[in-house]
Amino acid sequence: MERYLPSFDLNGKTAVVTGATKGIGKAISTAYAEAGAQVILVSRTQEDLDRLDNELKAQNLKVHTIAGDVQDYKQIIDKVETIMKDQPIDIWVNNAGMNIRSEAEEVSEEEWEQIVQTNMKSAFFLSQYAAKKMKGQGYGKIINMSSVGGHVALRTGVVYAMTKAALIQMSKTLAIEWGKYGIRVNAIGPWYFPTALTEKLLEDEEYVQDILDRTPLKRIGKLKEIAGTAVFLASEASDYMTGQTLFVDGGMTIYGF
Ligand SMILES: NC(=O)C1=CN([C@@H]2O[C@H](COP(=O)(O)OP(=O)(O)OC[C@H]3O[C@@H](n4cnc5c(N)ncnc54)[C@H](O)[C@@H]3O)[C@@H](O)[C@H]2O)C=CC1
Ligand SMILES: C[C@H](O)[C@@H]1OC(=O)[C@H](O)[C@@H]1O
Repeated sequence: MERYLPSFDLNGKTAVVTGATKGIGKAISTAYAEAGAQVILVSRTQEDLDRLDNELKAQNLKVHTIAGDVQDYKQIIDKVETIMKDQPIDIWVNNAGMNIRSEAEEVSEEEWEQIVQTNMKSAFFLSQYAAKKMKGQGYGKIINMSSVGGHVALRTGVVYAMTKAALIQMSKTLAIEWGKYGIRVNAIGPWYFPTALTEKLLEDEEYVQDILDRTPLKRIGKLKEIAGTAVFLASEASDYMTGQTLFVDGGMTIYGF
């Protein structure tokens, strides 16, 4: 009898996750390893990489680590090539991202460059590299970490919002270019999750109340809730989805009035 429950496991798959050792990236890379994938953790800090490497290996999970700044995406690519050589890369998650929250009039050129290079430029060129590998395999999953801020206007910085909107559009455009090679390109748009990026904001009771007032589910997200979406987009369960953005947002982006 035909089974209709698709596989959510990632056994035999290799996944690269950038920004993999903290917050959302740590949740995703850990969930991928728990789902059976060999994970390649990319982050800037060797200490953070070693800590997560030890945690995952203690559970007999399959891990490699790469220290590097995604702004120097060529270095990341060289290091991935050194580890992977001709082995397939099935899943690539452009998660690394940062924000400098300021009024538009205050934005300096240096701040612009840092946000744009980290959040957008790196994601494009790392996707370009991943696709070159995946084209030969006839299969691949590229997942870009956007934000609700790429879809609705937030008070948390225009440059950040521009980069997150760009990831949504990049996912759609790459999806139509690479679909014929079996490469699916999707994005995830989180609302607030408790991480280092949002820690200070979420300590402010008034700010949190503002968040909840705009969130039908009346709470911020739990990291396993975004990991679940990332596992879905990495697994065969989403094989007929491409160019989409899944907003994991407690209903925030649909909340009119
Ligand atoms: N936490 C939240 O509420 C939300 C987060 N996001 C997005 O989710 C992604 C992850 O964010 P969080 O886990 O919250 O942030 P986080 O700051 O807790 O972790 C980000 C990770 O990325 C790494 N990273 C930052 N810049 C890097 C660079 N240039 N090169 C290599 N690694 C770098 C950091 O070392 C860290 O491991 C980001 O793209 C962020 O924009 C989107 C919406 C909401
Ligand atoms: C929801 C946003 O992406 C969120 O807002 C912030 O201030 C942080 O920068 C997060 O990215």
